[in-house]
Amino acid sequence: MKACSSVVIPPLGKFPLQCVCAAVMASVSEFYAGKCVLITGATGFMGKVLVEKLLRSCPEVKALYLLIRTKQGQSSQQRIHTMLQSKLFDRLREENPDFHKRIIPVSSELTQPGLALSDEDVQTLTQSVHIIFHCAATIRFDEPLKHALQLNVIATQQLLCLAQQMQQLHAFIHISTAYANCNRRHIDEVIYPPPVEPGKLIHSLEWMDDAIVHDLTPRLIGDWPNTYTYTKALAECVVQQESGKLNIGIIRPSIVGASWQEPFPGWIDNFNGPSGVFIAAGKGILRTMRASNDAVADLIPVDVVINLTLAAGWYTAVHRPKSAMVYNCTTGGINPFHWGEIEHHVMLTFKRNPLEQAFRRPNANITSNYLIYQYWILVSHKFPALLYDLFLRLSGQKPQMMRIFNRLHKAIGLLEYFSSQDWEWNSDNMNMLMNQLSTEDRKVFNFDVRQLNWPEYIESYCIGTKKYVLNEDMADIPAARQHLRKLRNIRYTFNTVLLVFIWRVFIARSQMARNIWYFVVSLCFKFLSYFRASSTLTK
Ligand SMILES: CCCCCCCCCCCCCCCCCCCC(=O)SCCNC(=O)CCNC(=O)[C@H](O)C(C)(C)COP(=O)(O)OP(=O)(O)OC[C@H]1O[C@@H](n2cnc3c(N)ncnc32)[C@H](O)[C@@H]1OP(=O)(O)O
Ligand SMILES: NC(=O)C1=CN([C@@H]2O[C@H](COP(=O)(O)OP(=O)(O)OC[C@H]3O[C@@H](n4cnc5c(N)ncnc54)[C@H](OP(=O)(O)O)[C@@H]3O)[C@@H](O)[C@H]2O)C=CC1
Repeated sequence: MKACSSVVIPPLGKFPLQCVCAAVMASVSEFYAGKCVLITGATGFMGKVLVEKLLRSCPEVKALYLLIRTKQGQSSQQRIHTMLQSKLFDRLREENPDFHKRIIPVSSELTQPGLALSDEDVQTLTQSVHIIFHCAATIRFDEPLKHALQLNVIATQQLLCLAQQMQQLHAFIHISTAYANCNRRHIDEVIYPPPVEPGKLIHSLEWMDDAIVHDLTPRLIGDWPNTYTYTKALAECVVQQESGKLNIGIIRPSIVGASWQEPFPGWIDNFNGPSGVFIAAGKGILRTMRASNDAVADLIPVDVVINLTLAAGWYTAVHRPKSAMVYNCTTGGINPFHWGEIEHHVMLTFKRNPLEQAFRRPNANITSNYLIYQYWILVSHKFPALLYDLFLRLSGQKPQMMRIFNRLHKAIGLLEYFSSQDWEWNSDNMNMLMNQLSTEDRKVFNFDVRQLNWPEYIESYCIGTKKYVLNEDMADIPAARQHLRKLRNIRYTFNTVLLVFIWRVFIARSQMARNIWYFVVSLCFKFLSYFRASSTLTK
């Protein structure tokens, strides 16, 4: 395989047969040896895990070109430097302290013409890149359509254009989402016809101002719940249209969660998808959410997605399928787990391992009933928020709880589409790929979700949010438990005071309530005097 990458490789589709055979024999990590890999979205959640795994499990990889934009005054070099300091890279740093030498940051703003690459960078990339992993995207559900289109579709188109010029390219792997076709109930591993011809939409939106696009968005996206899934569907179509002679693989992960095993269990670094929900529930802020207990929670650990992605890179380059191969990377059809079960295990974990400075004791329930949901929103979210804000006002502080709840309601409102329904994904290509791997590769690049123990995974996911998202120390758990006990006592006191108050108001206004009250009190007295008399007699 090394010989393959050291010779000048002819244009795509024209590999000498012996080279392909050598590649067929190679293991996944051998395949990546000597290869130059281009990655977009490397600073994102999945991109980071991809960079880490590639460098750790394929130590002979030649170079990783990471397309990174400048952000908040930091250059791409500075951003990479900061990223590599993070805990995610601890294991790699220990195993191979020089790993950073293989990383080459390339300044690139994907929404700009030509991806804002310098001529020099274009030349380097077109001459040296062997494999592309395109992870960058906007994953916000509320992204204005024009921006989502710009990044998720037009940037993909531009990257494909660049890929066409690459002289040594073996594979182009595009990261899509299992929900790109969420307007369907059963989703096969095929690229479905787009809701609209992407080129036409791009041209139409070009002349419209943002206000018109905003007004038209619901009509345009139709059955899709948001601009994210809609533009990801269009991106798949663009990948197919622009693939030319490229060898293409499309990975469609479902809801990507914390790592299962690698580089260590429970690694997660953001509030997206379920993570924010788990944290809000653990902090005692979120008490209810619209979700179906019996719907399959199609979570997939990030390390599983990345292992499959790397294996797909190998397979695509080696077998060069004639048309783009789609891999639905999901768990529901193989090892299903439901939102009701997730709720149970999340609550159990946060009761045993509480988060610090919780607002209330964690106690959240999911419901699919709209009226019950609205009732709990009022009683368990809005009412305590109002009370707390009143307390803040009275103590001279700025009220903030209602604002937090409004944001939370917006976020869970955007998620409920996904937590209230079931989808069925065919995952034959995932199984096929697993069968293509050697026994050793199946261990190193494990994506066999049949082995996933859900209760253990959810526990380590929740603990991961505590350790890596909130940066809380596990040693401080006793103090967090003490805080929960304090909250419980506050609640008991509050409930007692409230009950007495309500009762006082009630008996002040109703004769019947007063009669009941006197009857109960006299009954208590009678019982007490009987008890006293009988105890004196026995003496
Ligand atoms: C009841 C308990 C038991 C639980 C059982 C039931 C759980 C049900 C969970 C259902 C989850 C379903 C998830 C389905 C998702 C499937 C979609 C397909 C998968 C994909 O392909 S892509 C990944 C999905 N994408 C997302 O998840 C992005 C969604 N997020 C957004 O669109 C926006 O963030 C949102 C929600 C519109 C909010 O926007 P905004 O108000 O502008 O806030 P910011 O995002 O800018 O964040 C500002 C700031 O706040 C932090 N933040 C964000 N969310 C939270 C949170 N929940 N709690 C606390 N803090 C949060 C964020 O990190 C920012 O901080 P900075 O420091 O960076 O400013
Ligand atoms: N997370 C999930 O649950 C799922 C994700 N996916 C897909 O996986 C891929 C990665 O998702 P994830 O890692 O979660 O997303 P993140 O939001 O964590 O990362 C997005 C990445 O894209 C980069 N990016 C965004 N805009 C630009 C730009 N204009 N120019 C250059 N780079 C840019 C970001 O860079 P920067 O740091 O500069 O912002 C970041 O590196 C996406 O394609 C997504 O659709 C699919 C299914 C589920």
